[in-house]
Amino acid sequence: MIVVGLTGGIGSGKSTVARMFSELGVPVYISDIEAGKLMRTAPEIRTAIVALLGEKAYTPGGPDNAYIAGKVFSDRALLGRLNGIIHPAVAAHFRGWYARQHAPYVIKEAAVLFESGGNKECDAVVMVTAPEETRIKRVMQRDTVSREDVLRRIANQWDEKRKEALSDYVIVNTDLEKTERQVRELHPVLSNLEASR
Ligand SMILES: CC(C)(COP(=O)(O)OP(=O)(O)OC[C@H]1O[C@@H](n2cnc3c(N)ncnc32)[C@H](O)[C@@H]1O)[C@@H](O)C(=O)NCCC(=O)NCCS
Ligand SMILES: Nc1ncnc2c1ncn2[C@@H]1O[C@H](COP(=O)(O)OP(=O)(O)OP(=O)(O)O)[C@@H](O)[C@H]1O
Repeated sequence: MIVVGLTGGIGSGKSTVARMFSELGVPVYISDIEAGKLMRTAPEIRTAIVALLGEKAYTPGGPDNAYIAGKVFSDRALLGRLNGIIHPAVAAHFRGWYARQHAPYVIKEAAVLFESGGNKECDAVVMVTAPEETRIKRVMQRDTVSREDVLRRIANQWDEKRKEALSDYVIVNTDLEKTERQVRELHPVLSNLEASR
């Protein structure tokens, strides 16, 4: 079964595009949701994060994402160490999920697919793009965060052009109808990848 990575910088519309594939019946794995679940439920992850970032990283209800984000997105080394705790756990969890799917292809959505090396476990990569200013405005509106907060995350992600060059397919997500059309066109291509290999 083919694994298609779905990536794109913050605010590009990965989740929006992932939903469109899901509506076509494609099994979709959303890495940041699963990462969040593992952070909440896996005791060894909690222990490692508390050792890295201190007791404040967790509240009684689970990880304090705002606190963690405040620490790691302004300290590249710290973010690298947090990634080192979370990304291998997500990769292992993905493999278990994958083994239970039955479809011509599955989608693995991950914001930092290339940055984490997750692309190496994909047969093809779809990249979602939108102009940087559009992405910044979308996230500021969606999360009511400052421009600086968004820029700090962008600074910790690879440049769009570098990711585009390494991707097999690019979906430009500015107009939702056009995005939907690109998804509908790509779906049969991805469904037939196995046969065409
Ligand atoms: C720092 C955390 C707690 C912030 O949580 P928050 O709810 O604010 O953000 P969320 O997880 O929904 O991510 C939103 C966006 O931030 C950006 N982002 C998240 N993690 C990273 C990262 N490691 N590097 C660069 N950008 C990132 C992405 O564009 C992502 O789509 C969380 O993002 C996290 O634990 N990140 C590290 C693990 C990771 O890489 N997760 C993402 C995929 S596995
Ligand atoms: N083509 C579009 N036109 C208008 N709004 C859009 C479009 N695509 C996405 N959005 C909106 O922009 C915001 C960001 O989109 P989405 O959450 O899909 O991006 P993402 O790449 O998954 O973001 P993140 O990296 O932060 O997880 C959402 O509020 C979404 O509804």
